[in-house]
Amino acid sequence: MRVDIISIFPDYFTPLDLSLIGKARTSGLLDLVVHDLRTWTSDVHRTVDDTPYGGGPGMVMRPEPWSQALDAVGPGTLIVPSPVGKPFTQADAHELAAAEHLIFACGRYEGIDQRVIDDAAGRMPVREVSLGDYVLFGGEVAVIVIMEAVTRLLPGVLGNADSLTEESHAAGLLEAPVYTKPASWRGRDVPEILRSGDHGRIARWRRDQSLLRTAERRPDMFAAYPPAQLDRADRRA
Ligand SMILES: COC(=O)c1cc2cc(CO)sc2[nH]1
Repeated sequence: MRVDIISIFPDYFTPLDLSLIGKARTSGLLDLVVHDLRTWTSDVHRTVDDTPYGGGPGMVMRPEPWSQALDAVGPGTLIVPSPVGKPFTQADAHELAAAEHLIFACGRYEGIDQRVIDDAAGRMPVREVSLGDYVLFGGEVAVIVIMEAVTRLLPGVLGNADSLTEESHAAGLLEAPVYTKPASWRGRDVPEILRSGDHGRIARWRRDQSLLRTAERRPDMFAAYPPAQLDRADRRA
């Protein structure tokens, strides 16, 4: 997969040299290039922003550097993290993991001139995505989150692909609690069943915990869980 990230703070992305994403880059599974938007400015001050039409606080990112940057690195699937975007979900992560080429545009200030997004939409798929109902300084941190959600789904990136099937949100439910040694810790014991060796009962216990947790913490997810995927034993949980 090829990924281009365009930002006025390219150094924000040094974390993407680390751990499994870093390994994916060195192994060639992920071809990631981070670009400084100011590369595509032509004035001596390398200006990327200007005052907003219609007045109001702050500055807006000018269209010109962005259009030149997107012409240079595109076409691809353009992702613009934004407070006004569509909520990003695990399903979106799976869709993006299937793409050949992702381009991330990191907004700053009060955002990017809308015409950049409208113009790009005429040449490539564009997704404005939100990670949640809160405000950040810009899109960079959201891109790091999306990059993690997407690249961990790429074949070969995660050592144990089984983790992808059991994890929260993968099957539409929250996953069961996890435990490791010691069996007793500060007077708290690991649930006996997990040490029974009875894999059938362990699987049942985990499924029950997953259903209960989802019902308690995420009634929205629980309500959306397809009834056809609940078996008889589930209905007793
Ligand atoms: C100028 O601000 C941005 O470009 C910006 C991008 C994002 C993404 C957020 C979380 O969904 S909040 C936010 N602000």
